[in-house]
Amino acid sequence: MAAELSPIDKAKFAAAKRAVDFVEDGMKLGLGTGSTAAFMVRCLGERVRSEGLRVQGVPTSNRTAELARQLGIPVITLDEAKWLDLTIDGADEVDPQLNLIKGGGAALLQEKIVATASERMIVIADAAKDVPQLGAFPLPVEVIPFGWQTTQLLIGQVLEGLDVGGRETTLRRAGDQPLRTDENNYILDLHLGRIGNPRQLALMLNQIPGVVENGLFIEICDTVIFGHDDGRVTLRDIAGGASQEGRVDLARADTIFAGLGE
Ligand SMILES: O=C(CO)[C@H](O)[C@H](O)COP(=O)(O)O
Repeated sequence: MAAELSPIDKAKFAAAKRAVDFVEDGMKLGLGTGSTAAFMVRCLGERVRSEGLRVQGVPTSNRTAELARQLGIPVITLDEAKWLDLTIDGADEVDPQLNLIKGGGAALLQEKIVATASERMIVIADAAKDVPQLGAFPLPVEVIPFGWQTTQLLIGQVLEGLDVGGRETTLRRAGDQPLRTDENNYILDLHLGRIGNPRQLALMLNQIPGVVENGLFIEICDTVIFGHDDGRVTLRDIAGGASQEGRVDLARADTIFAGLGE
């Protein structure tokens, strides 16, 4: 018998399952990266297999591409698709304006390109990622390896003039080596604590030579779906109005998805 999903995985699954209801036949989809997005890709694979749903997916990482292919979801490149109907992706933090911190899984560059090329972005997350202000989660910034320590100093200088809670930056590692992104770059994590003005910070970071992209997604997300461990989901739309509540049946989740999160 399959082991039961942990409460956090149930919450991620609930959000992922609900998001896949928005997928329609013939859509070109952006497929996000991370453990919540992996649940979404599995739920999508289920619909492709059981309903014969025809979709094409543009993965935001090599990991997601591999998973999608394993599940029989047709994979195309963004250059082939050019424009997408919908991207579904996870996030590390979501603020009340639906601005995001992303990049905990080091895929922020492709994730931002894909989400920006989409008619609609739906973010899926467990409810703990719903925050009043961004910044407790370290902000990932993708940088070119050449001269990265100079880039780090320049980032520190930019932060001095801004409304943030802290200024420490660390190079992300994989074992004893710097972590390499799918584009072969490095990630600097900015431990800010609090980001007073996310839009200003995002713009200023991207002006620094050596910075490729930052993990602040400003006005890119249209809808967020927060999952809870009892199967409840809360939908919030950028268009405003009250949040909608719903419920996802977790009964099959334990059987099909136990142990399959990233
Ligand atoms: O931005 C991301 C990867 O770059 C992920 O979407 C984000 O880190 C959330 O991951 P998880 O669903 O595993 O919590």
